[in-house]
Amino acid sequence: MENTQGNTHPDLRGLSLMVVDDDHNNLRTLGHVFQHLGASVTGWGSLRQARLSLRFHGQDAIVSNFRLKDGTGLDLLPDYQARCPEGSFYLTGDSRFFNVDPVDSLKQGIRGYFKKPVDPIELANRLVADLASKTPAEGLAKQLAPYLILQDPVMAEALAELPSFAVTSEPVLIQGETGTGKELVAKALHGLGSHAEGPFVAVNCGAIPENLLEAELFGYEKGAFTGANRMHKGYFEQAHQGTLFLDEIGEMPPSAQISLLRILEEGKLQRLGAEGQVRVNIRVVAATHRSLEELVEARQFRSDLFYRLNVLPLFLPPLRERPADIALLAERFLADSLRDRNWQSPIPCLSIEAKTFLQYHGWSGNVRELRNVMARLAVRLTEDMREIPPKLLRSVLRSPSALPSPFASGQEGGIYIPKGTTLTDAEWLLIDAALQQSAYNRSQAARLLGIGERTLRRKLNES
Ligand SMILES: Nc1ncnc2c1ncn2[C@@H]1O[C@H](COP(=O)(O)OP(=O)(O)OP(=O)(O)O)[C@@H](O)[C@H]1O
Repeated sequence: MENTQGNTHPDLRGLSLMVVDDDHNNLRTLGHVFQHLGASVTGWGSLRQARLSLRFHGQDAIVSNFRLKDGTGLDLLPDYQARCPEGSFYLTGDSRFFNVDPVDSLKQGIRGYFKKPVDPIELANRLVADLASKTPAEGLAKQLAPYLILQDPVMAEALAELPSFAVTSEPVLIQGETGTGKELVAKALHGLGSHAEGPFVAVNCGAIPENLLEAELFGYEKGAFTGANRMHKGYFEQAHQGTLFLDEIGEMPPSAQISLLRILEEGKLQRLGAEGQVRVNIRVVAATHRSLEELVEARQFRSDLFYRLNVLPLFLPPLRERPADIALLAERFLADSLRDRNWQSPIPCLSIEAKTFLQYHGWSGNVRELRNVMARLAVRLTEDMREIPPKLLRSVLRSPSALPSPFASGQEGGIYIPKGTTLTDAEWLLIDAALQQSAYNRSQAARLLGIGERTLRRKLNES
């Protein structure tokens, strides 16, 4: 990364980092510098918050102050090692805590100590040196940049085989929750493959009425049925020499499943009402947000078709499992929305607190939900704003949808509690959400939680 003087700064792109310090100024300074150098940064002021956050997101590295108001940075190490055995852990603090044998510390899992005041660039250089081999995402991200944005190693791992899948003509089955980017991945497979010069035809199998689906997919001859006044080429023929993207394949009715299987096996199709068959050369990419295995078990999807489609599988992780992508996507979507609104000033950046807040949200609608949130945020910004405070984000996540969104009332602004969360931790998530929602006003937070302020104070002191 080069600055305006042509000096090279350490490049932290692709890395997810957690900074833990109860001194807000230190937290902000380190967070800002690391963010500026391209890392995805989460910042926490207490051991408790850091521990809780680790339950949701792994991190490539943690930089924690030794002394924390509710313990020491070292208390975080066992949780971190359990969550991220490959991660790197650094301590900052007063030199008197560092009277330790470096070999012993390394054995314990501490990669380094930094005496305060910490030089953020020195620390960043150290991170680059230690974590250099952890950014394989970069090459893939560059290759896929014309199609989609990616930085998080979890997403990079999920898509690692995409380029090699693209150059074959076997079917690809993409599975992932709604809004995770399945259609973009299908376009990338098309664009990087041997059918790139041909058409990309996308069909949502769940959106076409069942009685029309076969006519739409396979086409029909003139007079095949009442109203068939002329010959019509179906989506398969339209995609000839290109890619046919069958979205929501799990919704395909059984009769169409049989025809699809035949086409995949023979490379030929028969229009409705036709005598002969037409040869088609297409690359089929199918996608589903439902588990096809479960549909097969429930006998709603043919197992022979499942095996024929599932030759090259790709699983897209939900957004909440790839935290390093969240802030990057958010800033890109915000910039796009502001440009659409003819924004003249520099694009405001997200504060470290705002990024942390985004990482904490459940994102049940995945990237689509994030894009909608950023579009809503863009409408509320004023040209004099340079940095987006978390308060504004919170109000956007909570507000009724200004744009059409399937996640308007129920899910947005909610919190994500993964399976296996203990009751105590779930209570903490609720308390934390209430504190954030009330801008850390304890009496307001207590009211939101339906408890007395004294009870809330007691619970906070127990942390
Ligand atoms: N990695 C990404 N980079 C940039 N934009 C993305 C990314 N992933 C998703 N999007 C955007 O999010 C929205 C949803 O993506 P897409 O339609 O590909 O998801 P999907 O998984 O196919 O959703 P569904 O299951 O609802 O069909 C689109 O606007 C898409 O451009």
